[in-house]
Amino acid sequence: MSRCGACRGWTPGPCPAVVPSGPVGGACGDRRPVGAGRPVRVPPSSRPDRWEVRAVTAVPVSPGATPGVPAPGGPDGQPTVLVAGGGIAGTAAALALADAGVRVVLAEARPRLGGLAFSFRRSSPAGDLTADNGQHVHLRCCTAYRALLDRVGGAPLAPVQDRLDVPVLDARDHTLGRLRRSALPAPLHLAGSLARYPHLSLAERSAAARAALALRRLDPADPALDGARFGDWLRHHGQSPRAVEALWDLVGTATLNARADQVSLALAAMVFRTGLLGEAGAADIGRARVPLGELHDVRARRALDRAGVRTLLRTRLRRLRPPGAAPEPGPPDTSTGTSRGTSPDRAADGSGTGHGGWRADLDGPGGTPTVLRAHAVVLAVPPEEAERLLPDGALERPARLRGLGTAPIVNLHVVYDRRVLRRPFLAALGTPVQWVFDRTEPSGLTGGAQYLALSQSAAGDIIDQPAADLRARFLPELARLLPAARPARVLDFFVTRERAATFAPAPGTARLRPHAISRAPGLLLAGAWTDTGWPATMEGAARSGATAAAAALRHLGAARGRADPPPAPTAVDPGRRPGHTQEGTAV
Ligand SMILES: Cc1cc2nc3c(=O)[nH]c(=O)nc-3n(C[C@H](O)[C@H](O)[C@H](O)COP(=O)(O)OP(=O)(O)OC[C@H]3O[C@@H](n4cnc5c(N)ncnc54)[C@H](O)[C@@H]3O)c2cc1C
Repeated sequence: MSRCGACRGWTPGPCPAVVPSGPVGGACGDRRPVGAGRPVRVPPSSRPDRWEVRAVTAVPVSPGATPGVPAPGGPDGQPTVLVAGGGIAGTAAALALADAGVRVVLAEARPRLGGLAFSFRRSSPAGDLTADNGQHVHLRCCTAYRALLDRVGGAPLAPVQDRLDVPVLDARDHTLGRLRRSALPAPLHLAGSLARYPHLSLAERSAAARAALALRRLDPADPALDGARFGDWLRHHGQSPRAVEALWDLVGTATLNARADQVSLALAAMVFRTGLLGEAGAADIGRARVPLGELHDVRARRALDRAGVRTLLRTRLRRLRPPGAAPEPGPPDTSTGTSRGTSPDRAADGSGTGHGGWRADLDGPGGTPTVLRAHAVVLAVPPEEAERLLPDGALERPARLRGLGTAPIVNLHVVYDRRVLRRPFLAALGTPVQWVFDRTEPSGLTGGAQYLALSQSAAGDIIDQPAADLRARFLPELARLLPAARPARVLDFFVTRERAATFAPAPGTARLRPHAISRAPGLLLAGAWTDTGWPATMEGAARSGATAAAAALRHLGAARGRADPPPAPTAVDPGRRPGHTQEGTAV
């Protein structure tokens, strides 16, 4: 791992946010913030902000409602929560807390919000374009993520298709199949499509239907399932290698970021049950018509500002000390919710956090150190960073976080001089190409060129391949898949790599994922890697943020001796599930 000198993010190799002029290279500092100086397309139907997590807003912690709650160092008695990490999880947590009337400081190490979901500008021979680090899709069942989009005013910019419809093209014989749902209720909604699916024999189709029904009966929260491999289960249920490739891995690799043989049966059951076998419309696909940065940086920032969140970019949480830790000399205050590092920590402040609250040492722009004090802290950083920051005893076995591992995603970006794909996206068989997305509109490219992004999940085999090798391998494959690409000229080709795109969804993962509530009172964890029951997705991140916020609010409420702590936001809080590690009970 090395640290990018420009964006200060940790990367395993060249920073994935690099804007290369040839093969991957360049510097993050070349990037202009997405949205700057660029007209934003907002449909006239754009809805006002709406935040579905209403239960959170019911917590009466705003000043005036319950006077007398001191904020460590705060002038007006309003409780302060520090959220560290401005990815989707941190953004969701910060907004939920601010909407509940809590003073929130959001510290993000990079110069932008959005975490793993970000965009960058590129000067391409086809013209200036905005690229995402990787194609991100979501499903209609991603309710917490949709709620977040809604909250930042971005839902109309990431519409969901009316009905699930995935074209599946076999590069070997150009047979086109469709995975699409009918108007029938689940599980019949997919029956017609499966019956006509040309990539499987009749026997394979009926075996797949039987396996789907069996999968529907599994309980993803059963700990025994987490120890089993999805691939073994599929074989045991009569699935041929071809059925695994053309059906189960086609969906599973893209959503879980691993092939069936590397996947926990519990996570696979969760994905297939929730997405494909539960509600009929659950798997309808949503895609952003704008760059990711427009949603998760520009609009998120605007919503945070309006909600009163103090967002500190280029500000890294260096160290966290729990209430009651021995005082130390320190740098001067920041202006919100802070106290001098040199002042003695005081007990009995009435906040329930005791001893003056949490002390956070922050490195601001240019490395300027500041100290911030908070009643509660939401750690919404990647797991290895959380492990580094966690105070002793906050998790029973913090080293377990390392066991989560990582799984890479690679995106290959190709700009053709003409239109070579008529569909918005397709999934491919019989070729190393996995999913192809038309990115022309979101990129802002005009003039007849077409920009395609090849999204390659479970990309361990290509993550280290030089861009030139990937070009030599994948462009002929794309031409094999799309006849219209054969005579077309390639104007630009570049690669984005995310080595730690997700945690590895391997068997045994569930017990490694900590609950939002740590053992340290007032310290909450958020991130797609926490125990949400979901794989590492934007939905998992948004859920984790809402869950951590609700827990922080309960902590603040309980600290004030409230008899009836507010309910968790049931719409997004999966709550405690049997068989999953429950790390603390402090709140
Ligand atoms: C290429 C790619 C494609 C993907 N495709 C999809 C998809 O199609 N659908 C989907 O649902 N999901 C997809 N994902 C996964 C999804 O992007 C992530 O699960 C989600 O964005 C994780 O959000 P997060 O907030 O949990 O973590 P992160 O995005 O990792 O955010 C953590 C933040 O913490 C900051 N930070 C770290 N240390 C500190 C510190 N000490 N102090 C302050 N800040 C700190 C980081 O800079 C970062 O901004 C994809 C991911 C990648 C990489």
